[in-house]
Amino acid sequence: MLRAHSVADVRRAESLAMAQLPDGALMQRAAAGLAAAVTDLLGGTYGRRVVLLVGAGDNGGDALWAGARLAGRGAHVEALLLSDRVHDEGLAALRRAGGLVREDLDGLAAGADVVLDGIVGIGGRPGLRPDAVAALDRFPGVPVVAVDVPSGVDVDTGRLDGPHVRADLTVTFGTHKAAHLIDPASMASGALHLVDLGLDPFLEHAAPVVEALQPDDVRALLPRPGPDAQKYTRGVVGVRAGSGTYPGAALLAVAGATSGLVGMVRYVGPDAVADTVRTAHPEVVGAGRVQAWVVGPGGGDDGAQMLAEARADDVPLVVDADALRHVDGPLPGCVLTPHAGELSAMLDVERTEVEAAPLRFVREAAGRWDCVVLLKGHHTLVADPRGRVRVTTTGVPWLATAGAGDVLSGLVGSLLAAGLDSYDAASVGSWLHGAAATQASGGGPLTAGRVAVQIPRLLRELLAGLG
Ligand SMILES: NC(=O)C1=CN([C@@H]2O[C@H](COP(=O)(O)OP(=O)(O)OC[C@H]3O[C@@H](n4cnc5c(N)ncnc54)[C@H](OP(=O)(O)O)[C@@H]3O)[C@@H](O)[C@H]2O)[C@@H](O)CC1
Ligand SMILES: Nc1ncnc2c1ncn2[C@@H]1O[C@H](COP(=O)(O)OP(=O)(O)O)[C@@H](O)[C@H]1O
Ligand SMILES: [K+]
Repeated sequence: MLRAHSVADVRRAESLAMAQLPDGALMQRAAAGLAAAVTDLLGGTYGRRVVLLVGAGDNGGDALWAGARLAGRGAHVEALLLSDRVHDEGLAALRRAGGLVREDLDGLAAGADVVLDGIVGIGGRPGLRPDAVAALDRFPGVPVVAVDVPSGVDVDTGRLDGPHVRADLTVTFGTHKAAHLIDPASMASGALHLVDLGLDPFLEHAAPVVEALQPDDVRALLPRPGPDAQKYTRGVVGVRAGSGTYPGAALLAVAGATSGLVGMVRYVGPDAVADTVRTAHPEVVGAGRVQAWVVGPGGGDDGAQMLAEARADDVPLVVDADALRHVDGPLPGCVLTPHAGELSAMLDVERTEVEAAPLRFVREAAGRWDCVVLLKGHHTLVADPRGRVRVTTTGVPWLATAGAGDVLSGLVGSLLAAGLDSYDAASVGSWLHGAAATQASGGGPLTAGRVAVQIPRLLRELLAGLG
């Protein structure tokens, strides 16, 4: 499991670790890891032009010490100081290694192979000062490596408030921070590289702000049939989806549900849609007992009735699309799967507010409806009413395509029916959905149907220990 911790917990762990180490040891570990990551990015050091943007705190100190290491290996390093006071020892080390120090933009060379953002780290307030913005503007198209976090983002919430760095790579220290994973700041973080500082023992009891499933976690949680399995013991998922207007949503939700994770799939809906579903998926049967219902995709005006009928069975539900606006009270054990537009309507706030603070609103919704809420987006969030949050880091922007959400709801429903609890079903389903999309995309466009087809192939690789 990949975990992101709060700034307060990082600081606590840092001071416990420092109490057992010589002065400056953590910063040296950070700088060594940073210099190595920059060297990898540049494919070498000798003759490379490196610009350091250096703020007042230890984040600037990391950049200076890393710059000194790079200069020592033949890089041409120039530091722009963005404050009257910067890390003294780091500055002295850079000078000793032959690095150049500038106090204003005018003195700075025109080009660079990489810019290191050591403006602010976990001690920064959101936004950037004009001098930092001007310095960044000086290097259009040059790769930016953020030191610890892209400067200017809100580290604990992933919110943006004013200008901020857009990094190609973020080299972070000790543990991940929420801003690396949570939108919109995650989109400013670029690729992530974690440098181990030995903080793990001191973070053991700190509850993460968010966590992200990794392939081993998903593999361990996947339902698989035992030798005595029969179709009913593996779980039966029911799908109530589709309408005359949106028959395709039923097909896609059923396609997501028939990925092989349950023993049987039932479909209940208009006769004409049911015929189409059974033509495409002959293994799908009609009404009967289920262990979980998926309700809402393409339901149109039937959304309220679909939800009421599914609730009557007293089994866990995945409530999606047209059923979401009919949720009128707590739904313990269930999963709601809105995108930002649907969640904003449910909470009666603007869509832009949800997009600006998805962590806040997904938590609020999970508390309000006493169930798991899966908020779809670039990095989908899954929150439970206890305040736990998982973030999905699999997937590709090509997945933002009509019907992809229908496949997801069917898949999550099948995991619920197979016996996973609602938090695991939602987060594992979202992970698989994104990973299947990445595989199916292969760097190019996707359709929702191709994501569904990819899921059993992905499962096969996961179960074989690949990926
Ligand atoms: N934790 C660890 O284990 C380790 C942490 N390490 C490193 O330390 C970093 C944290 O360092 P830190 O605490 O010195 O704070 P930091 O982020 O440099 O910024 C604070 C300074 O910035 C200023 N400032 C604030 N907002 C601003 C803004 N918007 N725009 C401009 N300036 C702004 C503010 O000055 P002020 O404006 O208040 O005068 C203040 O002086 C951490 O991210 C990591 O890189 C590693 O070395 C080793 C292990
Ligand atoms: N920028 C993005 N990058 C990656 N995945 C995305 C992005 N935007 C949306 N998605 C994913 O695409 C899917 C779209 O689902 P949804 O909005 O419900 O579409 P539909 O209602 O047409 O089925 C979701 O799984 C969502 O997480
Ligand atoms: K930074």
